[in-house]
Amino acid sequence: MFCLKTLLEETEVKALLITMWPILLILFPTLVFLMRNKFTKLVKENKRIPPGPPKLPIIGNLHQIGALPHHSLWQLSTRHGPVMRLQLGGVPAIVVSSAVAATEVLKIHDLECCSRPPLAGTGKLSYNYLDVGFSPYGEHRREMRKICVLKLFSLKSVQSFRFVREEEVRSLVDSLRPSSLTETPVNLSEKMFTLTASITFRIAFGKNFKETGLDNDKFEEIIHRAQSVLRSFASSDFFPYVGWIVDRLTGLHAKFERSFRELDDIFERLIDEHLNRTSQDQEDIVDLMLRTERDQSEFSEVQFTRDCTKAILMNIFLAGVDTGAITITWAMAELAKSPRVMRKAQNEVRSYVEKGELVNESDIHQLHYLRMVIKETLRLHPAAPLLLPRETMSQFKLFGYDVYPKTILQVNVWAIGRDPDNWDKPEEFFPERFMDSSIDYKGQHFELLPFGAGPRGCPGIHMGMAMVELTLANLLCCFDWKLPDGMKEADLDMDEAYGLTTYKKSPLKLVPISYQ
Ligand code: HEM
Repeated sequence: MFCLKTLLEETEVKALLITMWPILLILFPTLVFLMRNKFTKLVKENKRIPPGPPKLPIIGNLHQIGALPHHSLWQLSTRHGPVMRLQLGGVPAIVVSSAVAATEVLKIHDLECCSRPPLAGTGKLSYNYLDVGFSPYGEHRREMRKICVLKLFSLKSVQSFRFVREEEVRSLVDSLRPSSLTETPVNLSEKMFTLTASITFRIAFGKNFKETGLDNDKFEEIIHRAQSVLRSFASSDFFPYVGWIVDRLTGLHAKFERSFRELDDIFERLIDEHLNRTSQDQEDIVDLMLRTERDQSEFSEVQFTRDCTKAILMNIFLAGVDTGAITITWAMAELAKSPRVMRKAQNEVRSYVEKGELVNESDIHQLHYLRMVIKETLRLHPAAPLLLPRETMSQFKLFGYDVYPKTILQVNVWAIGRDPDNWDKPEEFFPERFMDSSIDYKGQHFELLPFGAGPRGCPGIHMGMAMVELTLANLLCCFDWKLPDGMKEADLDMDEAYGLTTYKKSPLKLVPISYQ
């Protein structure tokens, strides 16, 4: 998912700096003058602005946000506090890094904080904000969200696709068997992406992506290019008026266009197939949305158009595939590092399932320890460590400070999940901490927010968790897992890489040993 300074590839940075620099030279004196005036005005008006690091003219604090933004923002917040002000080029931002401050913005002031900033990349891929995830607050977003929550991702809809998840997990297990016979390592990061992509494809389009002529690598490339668009730092986002020139010169604009075309072509082709087919087994998400397009009766002011359908499909692919795969991969990495926890979770799963059988979804509710393992994974490795950026809509007080409309708001849930004020020995992977605790990840407990909270919290939570729980349970039930080539637990690196989501930098490779 997106972060505030989004990461430029190295060549983009160089090109940006070369093209930006004459523009900066011209703008520099004007901006210094404007910013000084604005600051003096605020002081004169006796406004309390949140503390934050000193900023440079024009770029503000952009240079202080490193390759892992949640880490650099956490470092800065240890010096400036849980409510911290930053200046991102021409755009003000607030970063929240404690559970109490998160409660203020996601619960008490949720209505003031639930818009999204208009950004070039998200605007392009969302058919000009016709989706749920990136659309600003308003009637359109409300209607789109209603469709997602009540129809597409409701518990009933999630349950109706149970057979898809069970079939895909079964073929994952089958695909691991040859490696378990020869005891060769498998790339679990890659396997998990294929699995969650296949499940999502079938739920959305009624068929596996291989049946559509797309191969795994090609699809992964398209998804990752689109994610890089959503995380790209467009100059027009932070430097109004002139930034678009820079985006054209650096080729970013062309990259946005290409990614948009790639996704749009897939959506067009599969929607056409749906329109032309004569029979169907089970209604998939595209069928449901095409029906909604035809029957507009439930909308008063909003039109549900073909572009709305495609924009929501974009959300499903870019928010739904990687997040699940990443969570399962981090869980397996933590378990491989902690054989005691792995053994305990395996014993639990195997005690409920006959040897040789697979775990099915009706078994999951009994697996209390497995669910604690997942909570602990989400605490340490939230897939979106800064959630999605929000934009404030009106002025309000936060911890006594004044926050103004059109300020970008980021909640550092990664830092909150490791805050020693909330968690004992926060860096330790210790699922038992949830044993006698009511803390859950559904957005009611602000010390654990992997899905966000409030009106912009993740509507795909049931769909995501159903994939994660079933897959993990079966990986633990059907196989024992060894580190490759005599590697020790301590050698397993847990370095992160930041994309739209935070994934394990080096792919996780483990050796499956058949239990059955
Ligand atoms: C383990 C899996 C998942 C995780 C960890 C996750 C996490 C998140 C997070 C952190 C947000 C931002 C919330 C905020 O800003 O407060 C979000 C938003 C969203 N997620 Fe998920 N997600 C997951 C699975 C899914 C799935 C499977 C789908 C759909 C198929 C989905 C669809 C969405 C959408 C549409 C939004 C935007 C909501 C809005 O702005 O109103 N997510 N998700």
